[in-house]
Amino acid sequence: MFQLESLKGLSCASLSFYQEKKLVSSWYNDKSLPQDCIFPPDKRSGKDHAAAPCNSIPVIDLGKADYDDWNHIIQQILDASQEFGFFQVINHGVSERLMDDTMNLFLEFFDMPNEDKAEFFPEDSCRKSTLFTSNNYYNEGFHLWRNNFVHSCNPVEEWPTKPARYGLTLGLPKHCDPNLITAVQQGDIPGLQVFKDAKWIGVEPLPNAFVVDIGYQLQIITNGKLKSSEHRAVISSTHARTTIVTFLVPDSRSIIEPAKALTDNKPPLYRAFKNGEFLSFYTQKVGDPETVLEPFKLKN
Ligand SMILES: O=C(O)CCC(=O)C(=O)O
Ligand SMILES: [Fe+2]
Repeated sequence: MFQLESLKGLSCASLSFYQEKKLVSSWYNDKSLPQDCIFPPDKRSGKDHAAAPCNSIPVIDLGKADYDDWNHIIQQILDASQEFGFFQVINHGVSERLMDDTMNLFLEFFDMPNEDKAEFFPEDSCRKSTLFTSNNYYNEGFHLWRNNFVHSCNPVEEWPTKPARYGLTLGLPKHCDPNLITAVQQGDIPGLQVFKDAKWIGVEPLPNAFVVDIGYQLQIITNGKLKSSEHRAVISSTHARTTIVTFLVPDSRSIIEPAKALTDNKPPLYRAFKNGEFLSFYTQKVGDPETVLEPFKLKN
């Protein structure tokens, strides 16, 4: 696990403390929480913070595809994507060793001294790999309890252990992903929760599984047939959590619209737009699921 030393000054707002004020705050030692990391009461995780990881999110065994009917696997994926917007895959062909090596590499990265990590702060360079707390740091009002290292195509997220003021902050608030599909290697610390039937469901960490979720763009392309589900990341007060999250994102000039072949002659629910337009609106709205699709919906 992470040493406290490596977390000092680099969690949540402290990334900007570190950049702007060049100080390592003592808040971590005090077990207190910086004021700007405290979520407004209606955005906190509330009583469901510790929603027990459960097995209701479908687990699809891709290894069975060798001898089973592919159509059956495809149907399982479609059913899960329609009902939950989420599923886990096991026996997917990525070796356990590669998954472990990748996770260990990123654990080592987060464990490096702050001075070494500082070269990845976005303002300092035009590197492809950057380390930050959130995309919209200066407009979001309250900050996330996480560090996010985006490495060309693979972001890695670190959710440091939380100070004693339990329940006042989150790693990531309720959102849907602004891309096609996301694959998460969640490690063994629970924290990912999906909102279904007005309840939070914890996604059980399974060894060597990928959690897959449907992003807004696939929801739009399938004209709402597949569902992008709201989810969030809660933090443990005892364990740091590191996840490897791979987003499949079209180029910002790509046109996103309901595919005619998939609309079943129903009127399209969304207009055509450039992906870049959507991504900037998403960032401006800090991913707020209540409003982020509004300008892209067609009023039929
Ligand atoms: O790390 C996780 O468990 C989920 C992260 C997530 O939802 C995201 O980065 O969009
Ligand atoms: Fe997400």
